[in-house]
Amino acid sequence: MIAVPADIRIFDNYRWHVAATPYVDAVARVAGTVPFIVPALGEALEVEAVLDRVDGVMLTGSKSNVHPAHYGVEPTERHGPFDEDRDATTLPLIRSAIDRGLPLLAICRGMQELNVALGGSIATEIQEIAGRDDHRAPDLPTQDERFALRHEVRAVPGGILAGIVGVEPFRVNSLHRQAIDRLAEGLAVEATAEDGTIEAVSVEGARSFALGVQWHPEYWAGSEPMSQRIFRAYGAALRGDAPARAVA
Ligand SMILES: N[C@@H](CCC(=O)NCCCC(=O)O)C(=O)O
Repeated sequence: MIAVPADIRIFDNYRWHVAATPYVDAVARVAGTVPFIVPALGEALEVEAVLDRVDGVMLTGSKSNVHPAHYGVEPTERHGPFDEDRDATTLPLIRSAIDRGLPLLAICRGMQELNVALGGSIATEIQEIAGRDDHRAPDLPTQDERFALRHEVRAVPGGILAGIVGVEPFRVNSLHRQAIDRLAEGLAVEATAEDGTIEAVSVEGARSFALGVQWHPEYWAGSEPMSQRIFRAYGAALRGDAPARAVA
């Protein structure tokens, strides 16, 4: 069973604790484990009680952003939208999961949370930074179009990710306005985009699988080989299996 921290969303005059279907499906159908959606209760959540009962953690993506106060920056319009309940839940959960050596897969916002939880910072509106490409979701009508593979990333030779997907460049989807700015101590870069954007990180010296990716392998995890490899490697770590190595 793995903990999947929820987002807070508001509709029908309620605040809901939610996780999107692609993440839940990829965990259940490809990683072969049981997703357990953890409510974004923040300080009211007994993080240790949750982690005592799960075998790993997966952090989903979200349109919301980590509040910049968590990395010492004054918030502006360009940093929102926020989900402070989610921040208050995931940041302590990440630190404790790493201390416990629980397998951790952090996707998009999840990778940014991993970086902030360990003391790093985030750059916002990266498409406005000289030399950076536009990594935002395309303004297209369907999810398949929005999550289409759009640019190449290359895994760092000898790294954890390279052991899963190999060292040849491969295409990923891209739906983010923010990215890692100051890399947290204790994180290693595992992949970059052609414009230098950090696209994957790992926790140095982690006792198990501890990988963050800026793209969305969950969305095509049922069909796209690199996405499948990531979720299968995560599932293997959750079961304590020997990690599958990338072919070539
Ligand atoms: N909000 C952050 C993280 C981006 C992210 O997690 N995107 C998830 C999918 C969003 C969508 O469906 O558009 C950022 O913008 O960097």
